[in-house]
Amino acid sequence: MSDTVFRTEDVTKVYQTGDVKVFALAGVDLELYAGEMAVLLGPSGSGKSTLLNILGGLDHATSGRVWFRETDLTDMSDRDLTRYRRDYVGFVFQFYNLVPSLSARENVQLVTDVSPNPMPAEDALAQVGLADRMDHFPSEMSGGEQQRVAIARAIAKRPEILLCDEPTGALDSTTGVQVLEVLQDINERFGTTTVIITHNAEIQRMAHRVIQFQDGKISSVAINDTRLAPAEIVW
Ligand SMILES: Nc1ncnc2c1ncn2[C@@H]1O[C@H](COP(=O)(O)OP(=O)(O)OP(=O)(O)O)[C@@H](O)[C@H]1O
Repeated sequence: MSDTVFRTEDVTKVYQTGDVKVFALAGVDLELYAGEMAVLLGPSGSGKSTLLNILGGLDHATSGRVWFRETDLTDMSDRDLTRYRRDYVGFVFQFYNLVPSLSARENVQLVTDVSPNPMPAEDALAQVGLADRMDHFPSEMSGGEQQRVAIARAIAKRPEILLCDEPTGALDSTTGVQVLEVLQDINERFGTTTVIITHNAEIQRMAHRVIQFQDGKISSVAINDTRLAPAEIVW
């Protein structure tokens, strides 16, 4: 039986701007399993980022329930959600959000300094192939290298979950593939449950499961019997 990491039950998220209500999520039931790599696909505005933010404890659902293992995140206080994020969740976003005045090593140390069980920043940077770039500043690095620093920062606390929102969205295909290789490597080496949002339909071919969104709901879930290596993905 699969080991369930996340379970959502009829999750909705409603944004109200003036009189206008937007149903960003309109009833999502989903399970995510330990160690899997899941890709979330769907049109712009279909609710992917909203769900990722709720799973990652950055936001609350409007209704429904969300569990991380046995822990009910649904009504957790902001303070407890902060602790949950710190202890269990790594985030990777499209734009790397590195501190420009800090070196790669120092950017990663921002996280390792406050985590309960971190790996050394140097080890995290070595994991993403940047052992020889640790003292470079973001402005001295390519987009792909900066994204790899962001991934090193995310994994340095040894998170159980890695949530990636358009991690290759700002990258050309060659650098994008390198970033995907790093994500796959981390997934395989550490067993980190990895969720990747993408607009690039090709990337679904490296996932264990592909979860398709439409109008705030999951329209399909597919299992890949065979997966492609990132280097085999062309876009
Ligand atoms: N803070 C907010 N206030 C109001 N509406 C919001 C807010 N955040 C998201 N929405 C709306 O919720 C819907 C779902 O947005 P979401 O970002 O989850 O979609 P998405 O599938 O991730 O889209 P994209 O692929 O473009 O990132 C959209 O209609 C969006 O405009």
